[in-house]
Amino acid sequence: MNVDIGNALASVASPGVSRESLERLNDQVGDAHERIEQGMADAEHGYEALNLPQRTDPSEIREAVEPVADAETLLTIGIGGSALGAATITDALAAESDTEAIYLDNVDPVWISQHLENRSLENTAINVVSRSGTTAETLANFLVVRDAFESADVDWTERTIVTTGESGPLRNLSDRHDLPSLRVPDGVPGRFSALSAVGLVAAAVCGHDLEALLDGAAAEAETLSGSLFECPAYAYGATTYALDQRGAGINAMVPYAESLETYAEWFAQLWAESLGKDDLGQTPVRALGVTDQHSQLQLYRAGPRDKLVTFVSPGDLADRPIPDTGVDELAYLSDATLADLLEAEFEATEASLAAAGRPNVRVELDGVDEYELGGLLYGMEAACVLAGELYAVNTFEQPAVEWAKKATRGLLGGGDFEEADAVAEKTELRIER
Ligand SMILES: O=P(O)(O)OC[C@H]1O[C@](O)(CO)[C@@H](O)[C@@H]1O
Repeated sequence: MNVDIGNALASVASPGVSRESLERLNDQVGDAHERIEQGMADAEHGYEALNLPQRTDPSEIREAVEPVADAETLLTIGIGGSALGAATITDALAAESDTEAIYLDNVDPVWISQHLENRSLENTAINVVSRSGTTAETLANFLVVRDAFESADVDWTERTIVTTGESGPLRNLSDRHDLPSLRVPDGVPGRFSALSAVGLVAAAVCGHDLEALLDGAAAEAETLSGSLFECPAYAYGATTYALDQRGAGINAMVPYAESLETYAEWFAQLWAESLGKDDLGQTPVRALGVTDQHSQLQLYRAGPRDKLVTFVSPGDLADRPIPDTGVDELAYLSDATLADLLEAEFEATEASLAAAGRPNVRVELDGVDEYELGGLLYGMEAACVLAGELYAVNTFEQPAVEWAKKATRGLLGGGDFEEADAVAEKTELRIER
């Protein structure tokens, strides 16, 4: 990925960061890079994620999915990093696959039932993914899906792949039924695991080029250096940090390709769960171009000066002409293609924010293919790790999510948790219809 931070400079935007400030910050970037390099060398928890291009074995993944390589539909059961990385990849590349990739990462019963009814389960594969193997949503959905297979007299053990940690309920299930299984790599938090089996099993079942994904990531890894002016990932991480320090506490991620909408959702977890600690962290907003020009752009251009907008320009897309209208007033459309219109809208919106002095950064891809996608995923992970070093937070843990999990278990009778007691003590001020 390439990054253009020109529209984030103080000469363009407010808040903005001066070139001099970036030069001063670059000393901290150099120190952070040394820390990151050491963490990678020592395979330390979290930093190990940046070793995945070398650690992940695509042939092992392809071998595991062989029994279900013919699947017409792939049901991935997981949540958070155990679903979003895989979904980012298969949604981005969906046009290249005949397999329908569905992600069951919520426990909305209506939605789950919709995905299970009127479907030929004989041609459906189950990809259940959980590092801990204890995540309530994933286990509940797996039990519901398994029951649907049994009710349809389809042998789920012939259609299921498990990706989990070394131990836990899912590992036990996999061992008990001798299911094809892969390990969630040690030291890699879920939101950083897209370039491991966690993200690549679904890609393999959908027939995507795992080597190209990993090659793109490896090429991005090669750019990591001690200077933000030589490393796109660090330029992005340092600029977002500097802008947050200057009041841009919100980062709207706006990819200009429908196929990258899920990527923005993946980015939101990566950024929020890694940096949202100690009352710090920049709020990611999932958005989409061109669509949100007709939805959120008004706020981005004329609302509070508390936002950075990150554009992802996809580069060349398979194009489609706009038919001639015969109407003079619309001739400008007929002389263009849809890609021309999308590109013009992106450039116009980018310039619109700059003209209003609103900071924005451009991330550029050379198309949306496996190689570019691998580079984008790796680049944003490296940007996040660098930002975490600059914030001096614990990038790789997420303790704040545990309270609600305990409250949930207590509410369902899964143990005595004071968190569940606190639910009953809610302060109410009800205004009823
Ligand atoms: O892979 P697991 O253990 O099911 O966890 C799923 C997700 O839940 C979280 O632990 C947060 O609750 C995320 O960090 C993780 O990606």
